[in-house]
Amino acid sequence: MSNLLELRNVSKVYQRGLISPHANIALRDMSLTLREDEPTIMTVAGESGSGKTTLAMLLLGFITPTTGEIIYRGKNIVSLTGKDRLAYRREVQAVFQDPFAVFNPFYTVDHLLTVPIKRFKLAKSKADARNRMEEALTAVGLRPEDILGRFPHQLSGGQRQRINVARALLLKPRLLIADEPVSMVDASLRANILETLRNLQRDHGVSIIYITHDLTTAYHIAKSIIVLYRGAVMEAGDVDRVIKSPQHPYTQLLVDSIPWPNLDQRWGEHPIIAREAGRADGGCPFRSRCPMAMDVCATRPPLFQVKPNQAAACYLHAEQPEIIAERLSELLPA
Ligand SMILES: Nc1ncnc2c1ncn2[C@@H]1O[C@H](COP(=O)(O)OP(=O)(O)OP(=O)(O)O)[C@@H](O)[C@H]1O
Repeated sequence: MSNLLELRNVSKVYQRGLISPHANIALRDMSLTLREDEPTIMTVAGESGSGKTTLAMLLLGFITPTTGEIIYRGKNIVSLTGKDRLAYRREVQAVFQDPFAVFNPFYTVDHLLTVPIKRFKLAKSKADARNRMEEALTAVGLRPEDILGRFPHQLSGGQRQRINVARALLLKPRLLIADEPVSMVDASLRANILETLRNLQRDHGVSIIYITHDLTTAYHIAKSIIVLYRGAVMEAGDVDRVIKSPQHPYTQLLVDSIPWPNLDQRWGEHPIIAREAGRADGGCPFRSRCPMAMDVCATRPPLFQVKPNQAAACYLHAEQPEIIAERLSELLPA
């Protein structure tokens, strides 16, 4: 079975200045494999400075490994030329943290989407280009008629980030590097973006490397996880296994910092209702009233945090406390 991507003992060392002998090892001896026939979502998690962005830059070919090899569909990306290099640049796309940075304020969204179509000669005509843009926007849950023709300042952060995903999707990528794609998006919109990424994997066969410092969102969408600390892999494996029973002390520390519902907490006379929240079998207790009701809410447990001051908040929708309060008042007897 062929591999889509393989990292073989990849290390990246940054030199600190020309004269200084000090070197900064940003990534150490990292190996991973993504199979071509099994599109998946793999998380790379770690705190600030652990080497996540360095990994993204390496995968995108912006920087080269100091040692080791990055093999994309059987070829070392460092030595790709001609057609192979063009195919790699088209098939490996990225969505970055800042949904604002890639937009030029003087151009409409159409421009952002037209550039890759022209660069990679994707469309046969203007009408074909328009169809492709509309298709990509629809695939990420946006209505083309609401989006096309607008300037960046007329869009929300969540819309911009989904347009970034649509731009990547236009190129029919096989691999998407998503570097902290929800960390600058409002909590209330995180679920939308994560759901969009999951649809990309499920419906469009795109493998995703989801880079984050946030284990909760990692648990939310990924199948497997690699935990990085100071450039080295601390633990790797199935996301359920790693988060539910972390073996390495550093992973345990990261897991312990997740705001987990306190199951012993009581809401007045009533046990905390969020206890079973988000379980695949039971579903989220707020789901029927949630304006953002989506599959993601019903599949993973740690979405709810319950605070001692009787405010309960859904992690993903934490910026909508009033909705949550309303839902809670319905669910809990007075
Ligand atoms: N161009 C560079 N030159 C020298 N050192 C660098 C360079 N880029 C990153 N580093 C160092 O490499 C290490 C890893 O950095 P990297 O940006 O990959 O971490 P990160 O996990 O993405 O952090 P963050 O979450 O804060 O973005 C850090 O110690 C950083 O200071």
